[in-house]
Amino acid sequence: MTAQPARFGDSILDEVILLLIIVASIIVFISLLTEKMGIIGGIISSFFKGLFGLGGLFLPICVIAYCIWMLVSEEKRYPFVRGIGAGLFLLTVAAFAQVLHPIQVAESLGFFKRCGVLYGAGAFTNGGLTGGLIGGGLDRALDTLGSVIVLLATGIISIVMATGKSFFHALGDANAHRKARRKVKNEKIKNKAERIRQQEELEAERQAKRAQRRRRMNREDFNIEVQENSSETPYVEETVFRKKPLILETKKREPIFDFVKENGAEAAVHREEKTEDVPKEAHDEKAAETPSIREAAAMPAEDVRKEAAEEQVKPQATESDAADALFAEIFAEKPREESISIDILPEEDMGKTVVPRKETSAAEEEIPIAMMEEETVEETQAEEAEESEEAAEAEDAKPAADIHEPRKETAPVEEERPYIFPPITLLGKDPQTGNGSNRSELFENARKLETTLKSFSVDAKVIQISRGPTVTRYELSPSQGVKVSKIVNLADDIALNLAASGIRIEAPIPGKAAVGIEVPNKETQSVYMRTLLESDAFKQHPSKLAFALGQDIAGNPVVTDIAKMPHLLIAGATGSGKSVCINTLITSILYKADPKEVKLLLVDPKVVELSVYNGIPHLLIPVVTDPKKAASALNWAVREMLQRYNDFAAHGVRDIKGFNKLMEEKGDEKGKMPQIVIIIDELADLMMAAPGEVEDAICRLAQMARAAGMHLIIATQRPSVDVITGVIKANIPSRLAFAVSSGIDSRTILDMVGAEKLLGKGDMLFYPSGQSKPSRLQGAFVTDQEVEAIVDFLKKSSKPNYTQETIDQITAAGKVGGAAEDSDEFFSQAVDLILEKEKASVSMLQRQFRIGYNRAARLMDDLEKQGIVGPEEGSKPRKVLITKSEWEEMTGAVPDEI
Ligand SMILES: Nc1ncnc2c1ncn2[C@@H]1O[C@H](COP(=O)(O)OP(=O)(O)OP(=O)(O)O)[C@@H](O)[C@H]1O
Repeated sequence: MTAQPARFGDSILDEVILLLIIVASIIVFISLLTEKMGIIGGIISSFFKGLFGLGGLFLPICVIAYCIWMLVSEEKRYPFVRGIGAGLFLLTVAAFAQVLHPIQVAESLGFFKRCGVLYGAGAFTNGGLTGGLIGGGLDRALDTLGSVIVLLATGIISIVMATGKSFFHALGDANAHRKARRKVKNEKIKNKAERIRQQEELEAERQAKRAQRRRRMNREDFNIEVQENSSETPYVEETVFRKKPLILETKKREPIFDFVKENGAEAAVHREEKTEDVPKEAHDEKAAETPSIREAAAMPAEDVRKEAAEEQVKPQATESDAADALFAEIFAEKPREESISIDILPEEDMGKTVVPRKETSAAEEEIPIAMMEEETVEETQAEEAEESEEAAEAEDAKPAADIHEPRKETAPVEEERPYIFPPITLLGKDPQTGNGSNRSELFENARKLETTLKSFSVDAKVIQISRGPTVTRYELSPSQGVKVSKIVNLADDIALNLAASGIRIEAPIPGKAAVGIEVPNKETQSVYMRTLLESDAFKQHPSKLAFALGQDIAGNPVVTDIAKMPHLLIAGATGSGKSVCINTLITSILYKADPKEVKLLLVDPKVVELSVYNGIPHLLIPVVTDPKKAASALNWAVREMLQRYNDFAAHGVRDIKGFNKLMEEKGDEKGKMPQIVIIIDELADLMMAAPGEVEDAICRLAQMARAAGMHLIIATQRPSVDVITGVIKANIPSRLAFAVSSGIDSRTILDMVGAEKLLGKGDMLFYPSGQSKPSRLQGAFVTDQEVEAIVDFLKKSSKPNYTQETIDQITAAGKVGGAAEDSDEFFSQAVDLILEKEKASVSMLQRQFRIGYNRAARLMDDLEKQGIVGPEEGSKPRKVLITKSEWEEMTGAVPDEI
């Protein structure tokens, strides 16, 4: 075993030397780059620059790299070669610099003088002495191009020598590296695509579930369904053919079956229950004094009712008396409450929640809303089912029996109960905790206000303070010569001095020689709906469309008339109180108007906001939640409006008022037209679904519907110009702005700033048509529980008067394909022909009706869809599945409009 020769760098001393060299190189490097190394640094810098020019900069770097390699490398292979490589690299760099940026030296000078000039001119922009000599020589011999080629080759060689790495291998490695990177990138892209695909699948699944839920909801609510797929059996067909077992595939039309069924059942119950009009006093008296109630407790509910009816028939009873009586009949179990056990008369539960118009204790009044929920519909339904056993029998197996009934019969007109207004006790009472008003605080603020303004040389006096539920208005009377704009510009300073979160300045207050400064209250109060509904302003309001909006800045109730607006745009950021406002609007109507006088068409693409109202008697059709159906509903409204205009023309009247008056004079109460309020909660969703159609319908309605007694209430949380388009804005004159995020949004709604300063939670600017400036109000508050309680009450006391005709029309309008029968004028003739010949083929239809193949084939498809003919059987004619008599029976159920 031969001893390895000692190599430089193995011993500690070598290491120290190498470290010293590194330190020296660092000093050189820093000296070259900066002038902060003193005189020595300057000398070093000019020495290395003079010697190597740009190469001088690489010298310390190469030396440091070399030393480190010597220190860390295990093998230390070819140190000498690497050293030469590094040196060669330096010289190459210097020569390169000279070739590209030569130092001009006169040829006439001698060698040493030339060397002196080159050394003296050495800088990073050239090659210094060595670069000047090598590069200058090359340049002279090979010119610039040749020099560059040679120097490039030398550079590569020097790098190969210094690093010990093959140039071509390095190229190959770089290529491989690039490939590897590309592969990784591709992988990443693939993974991402996969992730996106999975997300899409998930989203699609979610959508499907949502759609399913929605459909279910629609079904439950008897909502109409627009047929998105023309291959689906259209609704009309089902109602026409529902009797046929072969059409039982149309079970998906349950909503309408249910609807028909329920009406049918209800009709049965109602027929049984129907008692003659019962005067209120009589009933009240009875409820109050009759001892037989206790006895009645032992009787079944029906008997009690019959008895009451027998006793109290009075022919001269008015409708309102009848309503009261019915109300009492259904809900007046309150007086019986003490004596009647719930087991015997299950309706008693209702009595607890719904208090009749008798005085009740405060405690009792507080109960209703909380207790209302549980014992509701199921019990009533169970009861109804019990009472209408015959009807239920028919229902039990299959809905066939009910379904037979012609639709007109199921129309609610005959069995309509008088409307019973919901009792006010369903709404929470204002606890009257006071408005937290502290007079001294108000005066203190007024004084602060004056001094603040004075400090900005604005002389003004506070002349009045109005404390509202959420804001207090200080009315300032500026002295002569004070510019109003000056006060407005001081808004931030005033807010700062009053330590208020933000103030709004109304300058001037309309109709007053004063400037209003509205400062948010530290404690805010809710405006109770009940307080407003009990106010004279509401009770004595002549319009059926009185809308208890809220309280003004002075705490006075504000009741407005939708009929006068005549259309209203409600906008505000999310959570600002739009839905609550719509609820108060609907509540106002429910407490003011009989469903015969006012009808509602609710469109709620958000699904959750208005669906609660399904089942109330004011609804024209169930709440429309599908944006596509909404467009149809609006189109229906346009048609209804035009129809009303036709009716007005036919009767020589100008508007709904005149028409209804005429009907009244004629004694035709049923001929009267109800006012219709169309409420859209979230226009943005509709505008996304069918922008053109919706905008068109809204505009037509907005322009003409007033005289027809139809009014639009449109809410949106996106007050941008693509939702509230110029056309919509121009046609909806009344605006209600809730808090918005920016002045731009405020401008979109009100055409002026201000709404961005609102506080949210029902704080609003109401700008009805005809008013010069918006007024600030605090909206009334009605809780979801209160709404539910009212709706529950109405559902129990009356049934929805959904107009089947309207449902049909909207459904038909929303259908993509349309009814099969409508699609071809030869449909019924084709049915007759096929039934006569007892066979069906396309060619037969072609021959008979002289129509082309396509049309005949389409006709045949329609016949198949209707279950009249069987499927294709190759070259054989199709089977005919029904007989002539069956067809006649079926067509007997065809509603008029088909
Ligand atoms: N008049 C009011 N008085 C007191 N609080 C209110 C009033 N109006 C709304 N609020 C409060 O603000 C909350 C949000 O109101 P609401 O649901 O009406 O907002 P919104 O504008 O309809 O929001 P979104 O657009 O998200 O449905 C309510 O839950 C309620 O707590």
